[in-house]
Amino acid sequence: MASSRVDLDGNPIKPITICMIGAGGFIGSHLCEKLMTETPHTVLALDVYNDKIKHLLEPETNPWHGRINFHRLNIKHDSRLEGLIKMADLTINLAAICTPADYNTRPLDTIYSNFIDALPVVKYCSENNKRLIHFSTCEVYGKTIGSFLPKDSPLRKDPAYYVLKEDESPCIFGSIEKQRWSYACAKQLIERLIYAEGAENGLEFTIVRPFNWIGPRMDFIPGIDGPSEGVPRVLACFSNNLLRKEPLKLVDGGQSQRTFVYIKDAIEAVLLMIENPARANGHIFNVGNPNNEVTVRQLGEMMVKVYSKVSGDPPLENATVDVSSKEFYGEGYDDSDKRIPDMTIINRQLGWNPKTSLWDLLESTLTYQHRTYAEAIKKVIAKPVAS
Ligand SMILES: NC(=O)c1ccc[n+]([C@@H]2O[C@H](COP(=O)([O-])OP(=O)(O)OC[C@H]3O[C@@H](n4cnc5c(N)ncnc54)[C@H](O)[C@@H]3O)[C@@H](O)[C@H]2O)c1
Ligand SMILES: O=c1ccn([C@@H]2O[C@H](COP(=O)(O)OP(=O)(O)O[C@H]3OC[C@](O)(CO)[C@H]3O)[C@@H](O)[C@H]2O)c(=O)[nH]1
Repeated sequence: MASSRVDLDGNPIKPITICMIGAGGFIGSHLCEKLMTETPHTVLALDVYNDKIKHLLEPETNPWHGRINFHRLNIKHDSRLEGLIKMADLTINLAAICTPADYNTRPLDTIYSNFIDALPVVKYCSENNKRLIHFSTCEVYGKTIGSFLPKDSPLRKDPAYYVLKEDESPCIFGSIEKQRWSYACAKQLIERLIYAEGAENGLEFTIVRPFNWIGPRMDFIPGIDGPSEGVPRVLACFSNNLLRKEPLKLVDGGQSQRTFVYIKDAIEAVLLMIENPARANGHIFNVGNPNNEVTVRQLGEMMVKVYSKVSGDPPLENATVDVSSKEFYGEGYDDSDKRIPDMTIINRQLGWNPKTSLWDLLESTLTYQHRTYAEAIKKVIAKPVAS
């Protein structure tokens, strides 16, 4: 399998050791799976949790046994971090607080997690001449230029006013009271620091800006494998509503637009970055699917139909309900209006294109959600509430 693999320039790919921080999360779990099943690379998997990669760590009969080693640690305060980075050829940093419900309610934790805690990782990579792939976000673009035009302006239809380009688009955030932007701002500053380390000290880096990657194992279902009062990202919120046969909550009418990419397509892009350093170093990459654009309302309506197909239950009547952002997220929430990634750079450097349509990715993801959670939800609902 592994020995005959070549990079995009036809050179044989040598096995490397990867220090993956945040390996136990949604993206980390899929990346570990890909690396174990399709490559010869070794992973030092760092996280505070490992539930989502348990299937890769056990049993010892896994064919990749010994190539993935879990280190339970919090990068905020653990002296093992530098040693682990030194042991690896490449560090991938995924660790972050990255659920919007936290940005305005826990802005300090958000800023510390996305900026302060990432600093030692950048420093150790730079000082030890180690390559870094850092996960940023499409949120660094903030709002589109077009959103400031009058609603009926014909310019709103011109892609120059909304397509997001790594090397051209400005980063447009709301005022400081809109604490939603604490995350985007912290991510932007760490991007600038990494870029400066590259320019002044020769750090070999790649920055990834994911555009709403979704799929199995994303976040948690409140009250099942996460806190009852927790608010995950939209895929898990809507999945939770569907599993409980409750209306899907559309924040401020569900008018914001997003492009969704299937996690398995996106992981292909990350693998290309890992194995083609000469093409990926020094670049910032949008990774998304510009063909999968919907409003959040359309996403909800599509999920209702897909869930009915995969569960066999009739679609909910009155399937959605409007809620204000203040009610749903609290004071200080704000939103990105529209997010379409420009794909020129990733296409040119890595020849990557997403493949999976929104319908197909929702079908496989909601099949997983139904299989994983439907029984547990039934039991919770059936339990009498203590009086
Ligand atoms: N999923 C997306 O569509 C998306 C979009 C934009 C950006 N991103 C970025 O990609 C990265 C991964 O996102 P994800 O969706 O997998 O999120 P996730 O929350 O599932 O994964 C993050 C992981 O980091 C771990 N972590 C956080 N702080 C840590 C610490 N101090 N020490 C050790 N581990 C820590 C968490 O336990 C978690 O397992 C994040 O940096 C996020 O900002 C993701
Ligand atoms: O029940 C719900 C939950 C959310 N919404 C609205 O959906 C839009 C998308 O929300 P979400 O997936 O939670 O997150 P964002 O796309 O806004 O931000 C993420 O993008 C990338 C990342 O950096 C990491 O994943 C993160 O910041 C939004 O408009 C919500 O208001 C809803 O209507 N109902």
